[in-house]
Amino acid sequence: MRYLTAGESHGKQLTTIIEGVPARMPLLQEDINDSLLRRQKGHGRGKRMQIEKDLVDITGGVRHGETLGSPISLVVHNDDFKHWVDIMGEDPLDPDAKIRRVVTRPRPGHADLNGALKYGHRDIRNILERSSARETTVRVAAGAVAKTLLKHLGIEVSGYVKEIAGIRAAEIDTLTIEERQKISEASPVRVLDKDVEQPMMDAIDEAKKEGDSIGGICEVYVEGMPAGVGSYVHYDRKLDSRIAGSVVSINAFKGVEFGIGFQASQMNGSKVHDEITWSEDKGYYRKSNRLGGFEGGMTTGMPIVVKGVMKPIPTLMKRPLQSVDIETKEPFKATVERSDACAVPAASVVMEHVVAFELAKAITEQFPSDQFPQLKKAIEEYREEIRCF
Ligand SMILES: Cc1cc2nc3c(=O)[nH]c(=O)nc-3n(C[C@H](O)[C@H](O)[C@H](O)COP(=O)(O)O)c2cc1C
Ligand SMILES: C=C(O[C@@H]1CC(C(=O)O)=C[C@@H](OP(=O)(O)O)[C@H]1O)C(=O)O
Repeated sequence: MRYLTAGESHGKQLTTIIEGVPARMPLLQEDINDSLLRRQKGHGRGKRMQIEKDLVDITGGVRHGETLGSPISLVVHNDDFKHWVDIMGEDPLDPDAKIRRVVTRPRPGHADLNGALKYGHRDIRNILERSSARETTVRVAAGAVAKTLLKHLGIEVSGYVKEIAGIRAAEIDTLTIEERQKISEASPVRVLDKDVEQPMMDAIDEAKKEGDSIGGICEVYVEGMPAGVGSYVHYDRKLDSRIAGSVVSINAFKGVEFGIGFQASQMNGSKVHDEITWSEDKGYYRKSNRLGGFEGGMTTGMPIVVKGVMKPIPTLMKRPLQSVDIETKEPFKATVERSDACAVPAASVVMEHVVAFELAKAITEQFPSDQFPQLKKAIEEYREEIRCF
């Protein structure tokens, strides 16, 4: 499976084309819309999220609620486009609809300056429109298709918040995946620990009041992946590395950890590794899961636990960072009209979906996947085979 996306933040629409989804898999619009609406919610977002109501239009690859095996194309319209028609141009090929308000001031922390230098655009709008995290809308749509595939195979994925502005949620290892999904859904900051919910919201409100921004840590937890998915034989087939790459590809994400992650550097090997056990009903399993579900680039069959760190939003409402105008070379301090103060809760939904995509991709590479019923049967047989191995 693979996907591409197209579209600008304030353009007409965002599109994704997903290839490699098995034929004859049930897929409903609601499955995708639920994910899109979840991504829009969460304390700390700015005015743009009040304008948009993200709903998917399935424009190819699905008939009568089932995938065809052909590419699936998904479209999400930008409701904000109507306010930007003049600037974006109704028709991208119309020469009269050219740039009306040229952006010459690159914002620190964004793709603006590096993108302008690379592509030679003297109107930075040509960079910022595409580099905006608005694009994560259709990445979530693609991930929702992947999540549907995983769900039908008994694999569940849940994303939530672990930390905001240094306020850390307690480790709650005993929660089931259904509980994780339910609690994070009900929480305005998508955290599983009720005790830190209000302090997190207060920290976001405080940052917003100050015209500043804050970051945090998201976690994705996956149950039901059989052992041995991925491979150790080549760097680009290691599934943990693919997941790490997909997490850091989310706008503003700067690091990844599996299981105890960076803490492992301070611990002895005897306290880090997960010993192997076997039982008739479970097959091989571990009593601990400190390494977060991966050994040698492959799943261990234990839950996958991966964290991603998001830096604070770079556009600051009242504390503009200094930069240089590319036309005049004069320094300036940027002023802005709107921005999110904290998008960590929303980003946890994005992370859940990009991880789901990598898992579905690895599964469809490893097992026969032209037809969904075939894939399902192959996974069931493989689970039985490894249990008795
Ligand atoms: C869901 C989400 C919402 C975001 N909202 C904003 C925003 O409102 N303002 C902003 O300056 N950056 C926002 N960002 C972050 C920028 O898109 C990101 O920092 C920028 O594209 C540069 O990429 P980099 O930080 O990965 O280098 C958001 C990121 C995510 C994931
Ligand atoms: C639109 C979304 O996020 C946007 C991501 C973003 C950025 O610079 O990344 C900047 C803001 O957009 P705008 O400049 O239109 O206010 C966010 O609202 C979204 O998540 O759907």
